[in-house]
Amino acid sequence: MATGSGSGAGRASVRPVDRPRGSSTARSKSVAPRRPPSPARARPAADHDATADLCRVRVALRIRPKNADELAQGADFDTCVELQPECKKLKLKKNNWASESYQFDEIFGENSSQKRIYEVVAKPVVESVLEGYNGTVMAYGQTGTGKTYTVGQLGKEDPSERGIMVRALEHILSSMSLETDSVAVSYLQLYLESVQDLLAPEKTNIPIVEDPKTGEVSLPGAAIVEIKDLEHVFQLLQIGETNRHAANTKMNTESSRSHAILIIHLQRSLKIKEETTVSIPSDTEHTLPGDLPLVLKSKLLIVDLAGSERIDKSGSEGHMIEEAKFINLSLSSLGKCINALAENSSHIPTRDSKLTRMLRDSFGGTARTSLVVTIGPSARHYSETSSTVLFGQRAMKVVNTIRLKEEVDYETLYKNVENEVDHLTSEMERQQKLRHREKMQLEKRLKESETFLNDLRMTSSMQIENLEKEKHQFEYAVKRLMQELEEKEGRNNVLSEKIVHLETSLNEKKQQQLESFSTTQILAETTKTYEKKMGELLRELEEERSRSASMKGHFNVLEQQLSDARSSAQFQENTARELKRELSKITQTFTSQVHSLEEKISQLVSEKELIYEELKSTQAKVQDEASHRQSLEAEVLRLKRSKTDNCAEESKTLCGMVRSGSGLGSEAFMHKSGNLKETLASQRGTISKIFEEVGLPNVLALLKSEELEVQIHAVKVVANLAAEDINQEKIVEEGGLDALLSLLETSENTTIHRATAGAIANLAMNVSNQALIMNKGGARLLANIASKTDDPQTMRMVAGAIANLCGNEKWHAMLKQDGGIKALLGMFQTGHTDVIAQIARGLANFAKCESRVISQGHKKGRSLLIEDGVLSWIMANSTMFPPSTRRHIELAFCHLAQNVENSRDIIITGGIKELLRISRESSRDDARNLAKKALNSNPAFLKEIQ
Ligand SMILES: Nc1ncnc2c1ncn2[C@@H]1O[C@H](COP(=O)(O)OP(=O)(O)OP(=O)(O)O)[C@@H](O)[C@H]1O
Repeated sequence: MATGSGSGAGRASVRPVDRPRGSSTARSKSVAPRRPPSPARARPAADHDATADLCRVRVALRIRPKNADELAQGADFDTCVELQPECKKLKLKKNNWASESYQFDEIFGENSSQKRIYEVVAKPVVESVLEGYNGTVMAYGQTGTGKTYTVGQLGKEDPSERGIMVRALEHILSSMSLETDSVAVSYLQLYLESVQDLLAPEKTNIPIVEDPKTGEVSLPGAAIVEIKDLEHVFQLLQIGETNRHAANTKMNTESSRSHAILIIHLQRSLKIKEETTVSIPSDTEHTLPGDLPLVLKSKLLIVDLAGSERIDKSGSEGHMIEEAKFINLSLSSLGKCINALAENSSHIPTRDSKLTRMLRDSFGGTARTSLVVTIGPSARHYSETSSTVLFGQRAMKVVNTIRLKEEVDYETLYKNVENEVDHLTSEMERQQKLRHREKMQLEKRLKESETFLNDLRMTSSMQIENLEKEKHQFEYAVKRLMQELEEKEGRNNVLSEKIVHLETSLNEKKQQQLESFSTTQILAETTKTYEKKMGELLRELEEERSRSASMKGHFNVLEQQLSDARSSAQFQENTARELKRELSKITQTFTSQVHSLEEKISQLVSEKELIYEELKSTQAKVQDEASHRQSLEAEVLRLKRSKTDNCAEESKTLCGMVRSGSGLGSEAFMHKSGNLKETLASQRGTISKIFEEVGLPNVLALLKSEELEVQIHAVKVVANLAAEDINQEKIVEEGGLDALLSLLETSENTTIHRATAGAIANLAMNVSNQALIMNKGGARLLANIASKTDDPQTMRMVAGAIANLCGNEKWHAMLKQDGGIKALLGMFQTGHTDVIAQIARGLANFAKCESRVISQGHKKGRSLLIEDGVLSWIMANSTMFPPSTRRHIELAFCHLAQNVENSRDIIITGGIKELLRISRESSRDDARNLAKKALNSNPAFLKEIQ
């Protein structure tokens, strides 16, 4: 119920339908609803009455059929109403001579069906609500005249009985899609000026809230239940009905003592196609592109007012009087508001009651309102009937300004915008990545261009510089040629002068000839001479001229070349390339010279180191010899004292032998020093003599002596004897080898180990002895000693012995099997140079022999050394070898590389690199050649190098 200036009937036909003002979410008229407009809206604008109908409160009158009491009165029943439905008029008879006619929008007789009531009274409002307008359908009338019947009849069993509430909801449910739209209801009653929730009866005194801007009324405390289907509608209305407070009155046992208000909330989705300007809650207008989700929000109030009756007539008493007072108060308040609106009053007293506050929008507001006034036929209630009719008449004068209420569906909009933002963000990130990649590429290209430009600049400046130089050279040459030319020309001039002078002289002579005949002859000769000279000079002149011409030609050629050189970048480039090639050749030559010098230097250095090593070794041996001699002397002295006569005799001999053979050692097989060799040769000579005198069997017998000292000295003597080929045979024949091997196996003494191993090493130099040593398990015994001892000298002897055995391919397999190779490699741990030298020698021997038999086709397969890990050992330690040892290792490795069956292992262990190094850097020609041979002939190596 609008509070501002009211609307009179006179204005009803001209009052325009306003657009919404100040609505936070309202939108422009360009909104196109999805549904076609209803027939009412489609009426032509020129039809003013029709337009007015759209806005004016429509009022219909319904008369209730006679009830049981009235029917019971029969002929006595007196009516005060006469209907003229065809002209929509009601004649209200005060008495037999006074009556008044009232025009209504529709008149319904007692036989009017519920369906027709709905279609005429409520349906237009419901359709309007479906289009987004608010609407009100209300029943007003005296108690018992059929308000509840008209509005709230459920008619669950008999559909024809259904009232406006059920039919409206039925209509709404069939007109909208619950997938996109929603319908919800609140069901309230106003009882004793308190708003109560009929769906949640515990909620009472629900406040009525009015939007100060729009004037819209809401009850936020009320339950709003979303409707699913018609069954649900029945359930809810039934609940509401049960909860509705009803009190019996005398007049009507089922009289409603409260105003019932059903609020149907509708929300319908709309889409607009064009760009739309909307106002968002901040009151700022925004232009949103594309389809904007909109919702139509509307509500329909269906009001079943409590009966209007006079207290005295209703017979109310006590509490019921209170009820009646409140009912009358609210209804009279409604009447006052409607009066005020009808009379266009400046003040509409909507605040006088809660009913008028709740219906504020229904009368004089923005809702489309339809009122049905109900009357009874009885003349007894003339006064109430008249009052009801007048109420309806006044209500007909009230004009509402209906408003379409559309809102932006912020929930959907938010989701859409969020999706759009997501999409745009990912697109932006994609674009940024793309830009970044492009930028990187551009920067790279820019860098390349700059580098290219710089190179070009440098090349150009160099070319210009060269050109300048050449130009200067050409200019200088030209200058010189010009100078020469000038000089020649100068000389030509001199010659010309001379010719002139000679001609003059000739003429003079001719004159003189005339004068002196006697001199004619002379002159003739002189002339001839001069002519000859002149001819020569002329020739010379010609030659000079032609040279000068050729110089000029040459000059021209040079000038041409200069200009060609200036103009032809290609020429310069070619020249530059030529020069570069020349330079590269020179550099290569120089590099190879340097390389060869370096090689020579390295060779010299390694030779120097070799000599140094040998010197050191010799010095050590000399020292050893000295100490051996001392110990032998001590032994002899001791033997003298302790041995039997026979033994004493032998000891004497030995003592003499030792004395005369001072410096005996066990390493004769490896001496190289000249002096030492001489010493040893003299010692051996002495020993041979002693042999003859003492006899080898006696010496060998001492090897089995129980006395350790004796054993030690005896084994040392045998070791020295074994250094001589001639003795070796005898030693073996006399069982010396067996004795030595037995000592090796049984003795725990380090000195004995060392001397015995030395003796075996000496014996192992002989091929036939090698067979004996191997067959008697010598390799296994040597390997055993190697694993037990940590004495470098013992290891040196053992390694030397094994190295000698490595030199015979026949025993390779057994040597490996008996652990000889493993023992050899194991002794590397000692780190002692002499031991490592023996290991390297042994490996070189082994590999060399193996390579030879393989190349001869006597053997096939992978090297036995590889199985024991020699390749890995070489690769791991190659840089640690001293030069003298390295050459042996290089040879061993190169021999292994000759066998194609070893290729794979060599490649896997990184041997190609080592081969390349040896082929370039080795100090030995044979190693270098072997390395090159392997690299060039083995396809697997060639492939690896590529
Ligand atoms: N048009 C009609 N046809 C048949 N019966 C009717 C009609 N109108 C009313 N009645 C009956 O009249 C009685 C009173 O009706 P109803 O209760 O609807 O009146 P009311 O105006 O709502 O009364 P109250 O104001 O006291 O609630 C009910 O029994 C109802 O069925």
